[in-house]
Order: sequence, then C-alpha cells, then structure tokens
Amino acid sequence: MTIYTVSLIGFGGVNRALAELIAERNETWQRELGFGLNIVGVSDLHLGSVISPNGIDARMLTATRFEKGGFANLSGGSAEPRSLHVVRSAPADIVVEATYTDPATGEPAISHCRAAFEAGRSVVTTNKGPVALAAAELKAMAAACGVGFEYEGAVMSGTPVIRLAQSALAGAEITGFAGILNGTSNFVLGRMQTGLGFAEAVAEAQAAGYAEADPTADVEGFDVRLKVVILANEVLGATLTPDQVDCAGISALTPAALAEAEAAGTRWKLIGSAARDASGRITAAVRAERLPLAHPLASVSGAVNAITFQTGLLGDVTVTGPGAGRIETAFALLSDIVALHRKATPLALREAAE
Ligand SMILES: NC(=O)c1ccc[n+]([C@@H]2O[C@H](COP(=O)([O-])OP(=O)(O)OC[C@H]3O[C@@H](n4cnc5c(N)ncnc54)[C@H](O)[C@@H]3O)[C@@H](O)[C@H]2O)c1
Ligand SMILES: N[C@@H](CCO)C(=O)O
Repeated sequence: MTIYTVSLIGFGGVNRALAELIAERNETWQRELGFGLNIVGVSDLHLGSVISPNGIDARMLTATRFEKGGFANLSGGSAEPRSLHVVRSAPADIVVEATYTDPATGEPAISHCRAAFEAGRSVVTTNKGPVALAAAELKAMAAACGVGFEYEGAVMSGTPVIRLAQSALAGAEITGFAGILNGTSNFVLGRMQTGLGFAEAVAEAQAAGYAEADPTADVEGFDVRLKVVILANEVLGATLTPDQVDCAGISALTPAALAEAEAAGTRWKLIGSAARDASGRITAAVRAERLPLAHPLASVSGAVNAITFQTGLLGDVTVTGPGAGRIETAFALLSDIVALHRKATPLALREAAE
C-alpha cells in the first residue's frame, strides 16, 4: 500500500476541507484508490506552522479551534507561518498549495511551487495565480526535477475541465470555449434576481466559502480572466497573459437591470470565452452578457459553473458542475493526487510497502 506524505500550505477553507476528507476517508481511499495521505507539515499566515515527520492527526487538526499563532501549541509547531521552510523541510511527497490567489503577481504561491520542485516534491494546487501567470516555467521546472504539477481545481473547482479537455477531448479539435467560470458572481447575480442588494449577496458568497480573499476579483472579472488564460493556454495552445484579455465584471448591474432583462426574456451572465480563428489567432474576453433564457448557460444558477467547448468533430460539448466551494475544491486536490498516483508515480513519490 502507498502512503503519500503531504504538506498543506495555507490552511483556509480548501486545505481545511482536504484535511477533513483525510480524517474521514483515508481508509476508504487506501482501499479504493490504492493510497492514503499523511499530513507532515502545515503552514498558514494566520495560524503559524507545524512540521511532524511522523504525521499530524487530521482529526485533531480539523477539530481544534486554533487562535492566531495557535500552531505554536502543537509539537513541532511555531506561531510563525514559515511557509517556505515547511515546503522545504517537512518530508512531504506532495505540497498542497492553497494560499490566496494574487491575480497580479501569483505570489507567494509561485515561490512555494518553485521551492517544492527544488526540494523534489510534487505540487497540487487550486491557486490560479501560478497556473495563469507561470505555468510554462513551472511545468518545465517540475519536469526537470522529476516531480508532478497538477492544478485541476484552478478552473471550475472540482468539476473536471482541464484534464477532460486535454485527455477525453484530445483529437476532437477544440476551437474555442465559452462559459460561466466564477461561482461567486453567478451566485451573486442569482441572489440579486431575488431582490437582494449587491453587498449582501457578496457577503453570502463569502460566508459560503465561494469568494476570493478579495471578492473584487470575483465581481470585476479578474478571477475569470485568470481562468480564461489558463484554459486558452492549456486547451487551445495559446500563450496568453491576463493583460491580453479584455475584462469587465458584474458590479455595474443592479437588481432593477436584472429584473428588466428577465422581463424581456433574457438573463445577465458573466461569460469568459476564447476562440481560435481561421488564421490561428486566439482572442479572449470576459464580460457580462445578456443571454436569451433558452440559452444553455442562462439556467446555470448558484455557484454552479458551466463551459461549452466548441469542437470540430463533436460540435458543442458542455460540462456543468460546482464552480466553487470548500469540499468541492478539496475534491479537485484529491483528483490531482489520483492523477499523480496514476502517472507512473513521479520520482519524488515514495512507496511504503506494507
Ligand atoms: N474556495 C473555493 O471555492 C475555491 C475554488 C477554486 C480555487 N480556489 C483557490 O484555492 C485557494 C484557497 O482558497 P480558500 O477558499 O481556501 O482561501 P482562504 O482565503 O480560505 O484560505 C487561504 C489561506 O491561505 C493563508 N495564507 C495566505 N498567505 C499565506 C502564506 N504566505 N503562507 C501560508 N498561508 C498563507 C491564509 O491565512 C488563509 O488561511 C485560493 O487560491 C483560491 O483562489 C478556491
Ligand atoms: N472565487 C472563485 C473560486 C473558484 O475559483 C469563484 O467564486 O469561482
């Protein structure tokens, strides 16, 4: 049986949810997936850090209400986050990067990834920054270091999109995509349709764990712009950077504007799209669009996302599912670890025979 040791970098909604899944399902995973997970390091800006080569009890970690700097009370703990130290020194096969997404710099996550690869550790991440801003460099570095780099949760949370497009749709001749790629803004639009104010709707999305640390990224389209860049580069072979994608969000829409659209048989949605034209040029955009109610994306509600891939051989292929949420996104991390496990196990992953 295989046990992978993991370090959790960032212990907010998503990595805490992964720890909960480990606490509840590790034995099932060992039976059904062929591996289990053992947490050997955790760091968080607010809580501090802890390294324990023999493992940290996931149940204790998730059941304890830690105060600021509270990891100092654990054996091997410190009130300081020391994230790079944890990445380098905790004996993890896999670093799970789930700190906040910085849409401008991708930091500190890019540095965490680089340090992990240098230390011979694979990385799985839900952080859009490193993937949108530095994927080419990081993929090359991971390959050179003989480790893995997976990031399915960077787009549409736990709903499979990146691997689906790259694997299951390989050869289908994808020429473009358009979709609802931000759970928070879609949730906010839906709540505003019921008459709730913009600020109250955003607060609800934050409480549900959908929103970014700075929800401006959700409602102004910056989060979708990162996802469009990721998908265009991963699926269409583009080399886009965020500044090449026109971007507008939903903050100018009022409940009255939404109601007026509805009365006219249309609905506002925040759409991210990219397409390759006949000359091979790829263009991409993020903007609120007024869709006819019969449009397949018009009925996608709440934090659900949906994307339609335009393909040469299959026509349109639409995938829909959760686009945000703590457990949903933790599942994406699990799916990344499954992918590492099945990829003939990168060099840094150790097997512990029982
Ligand atoms: N929540 C979702 O639905 C969702 C879905 C897909 C992707 N994501 C992405 O996953 C990541 C995590 O999301 P989340 O909802 O858990 O966010 P969160 O804000 O709940 O947690 C992020 C945590 O990272 C910590 N942190 C910040 N800087 C750090 C550093 N330098 N070292 C260590 N810890 C640091 C913060 O203290 C916080 O606890 C983000 O990048 C987000 O964009 C989230
Ligand atoms: N804040 C993001 C999380 C998923 O990337 C959203 O609402 O879609």
